[in-house]
Amino acid sequence: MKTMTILGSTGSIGTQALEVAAKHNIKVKALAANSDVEKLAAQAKELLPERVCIYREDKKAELEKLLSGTGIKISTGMEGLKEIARMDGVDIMLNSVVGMVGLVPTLTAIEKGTDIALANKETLVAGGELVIKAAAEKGVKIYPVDSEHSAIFQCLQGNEGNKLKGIILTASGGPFFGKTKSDLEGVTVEQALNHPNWSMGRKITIDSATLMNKGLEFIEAMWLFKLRPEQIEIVVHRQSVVHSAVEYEDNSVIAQLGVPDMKIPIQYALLYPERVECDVKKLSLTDYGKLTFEKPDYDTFDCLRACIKAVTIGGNLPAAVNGANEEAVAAFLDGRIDFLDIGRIVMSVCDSTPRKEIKCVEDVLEADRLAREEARRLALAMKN
Ligand SMILES: NC(=O)C1=CN([C@@H]2O[C@H](COP(=O)(O)OP(=O)(O)OC[C@H]3O[C@@H](n4cnc5c(N)ncnc54)[C@H](OP(=O)(O)O)[C@@H]3O)[C@@H](O)[C@H]2O)C=CC1
Ligand SMILES: CC(=O)[C@@H](O)[C@H](O)COP(=O)(O)O
Ligand SMILES: [Mn+2]
Repeated sequence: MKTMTILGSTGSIGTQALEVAAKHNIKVKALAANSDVEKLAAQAKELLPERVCIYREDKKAELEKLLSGTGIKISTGMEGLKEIARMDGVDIMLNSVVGMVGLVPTLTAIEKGTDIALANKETLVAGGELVIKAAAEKGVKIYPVDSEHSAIFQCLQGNEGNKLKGIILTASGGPFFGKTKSDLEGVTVEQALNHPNWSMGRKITIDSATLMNKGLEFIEAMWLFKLRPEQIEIVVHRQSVVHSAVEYEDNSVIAQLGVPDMKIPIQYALLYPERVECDVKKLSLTDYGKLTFEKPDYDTFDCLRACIKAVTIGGNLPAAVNGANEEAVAAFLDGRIDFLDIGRIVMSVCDSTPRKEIKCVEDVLEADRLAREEARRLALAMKN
């Protein structure tokens, strides 16, 4: 029986992954969440994993009470996540936490030699060089869960040895496609959370609205598929049916299509290379009738420009823009800043951060810390 652990089991990806695991008889050996004790306890009571981690120490007592008598080991904080990442006898660890807090557990799992299904894109944005190098050294496989990267990975199958010319990274355009900056003055949290095609966690949904998500995915693709910036074309495709495409030397373009449902990429990552029945709607192209493709608006969406600028400069800059964005999104969701302030903060941190080499994980954590500090200062100055 295949075995797995899940970091972020209570979230949008985590809960869908549990459904995939149940359908395909994958034994779940550990679960982790940040603060949602009730959901985590319910999952643990049903699945009886060896271990659970609740990141927030102040929630431990409540979890202990809910799981008393089960014999499940309970831990907290980063040490708890690392304990899960180091567990013996695990075939694959799904990292579906939100934010760059996922970086250290990813590196720990790689050190242990455990393959990773990676949804947590912030990990590769902040520490891509370290992660990819460590995985190659340890012979650890990283299976992309992000729909676009799964699409690219699927299009690469059977073409090993053929040189990749580039990729087409599709973007839905989010809820504000076609809007100008003046249209976006004062948009609400509710409007920004209204993604046209995907139901996801709050942070990534805001990232889709600012197009930061596409910027993060641009960087994620560079690391996963060893691409240079000029090899990636971002195309707005409003229907989210073509999940991305690859282009070969002969100008042949191969795309992966499907209804917008994360169960397909989650299942492909967990069961690779098997393709078996998946609980998603069958794609009917005639129901869609028309698929559209347009250029992104780099002027309106500052975050997208900032990410491409950051990865072109390299070093600590991707970690800095990511850290700044995590702070800015939290401030927007809290009602402390306006929607357009997210882009202002991310771009300002990108412009003001001096480039430094990343040599070790501490360098990434320091870049993240400094960027968050600056982002918080800017958010305070912009405070509504
Ligand atoms: N949702 C989607 O369709 C897609 C998501 N992704 C990426 O996958 C990741 C997860 O996204 P999504 O599922 O939408 O996010 P959610 O907000 O729905 O879920 C986040 C999960 O991470 C947990 N978590 C957060 N911080 C910690 C922590 N410090 N320690 C342990 N667990 C933590 C949360 O726990 P708690 O519930 O207790 O807060 C929750 O289980 C993100 O990086 C996102 O960009 C990529 C492609 C598609
Ligand atoms: C489902 C998924 O992979 C998300 O990252 C999705 O891509 C968000 O859509 P857009 O960022 O293209 O709006
Ligand atoms: Mn995606």
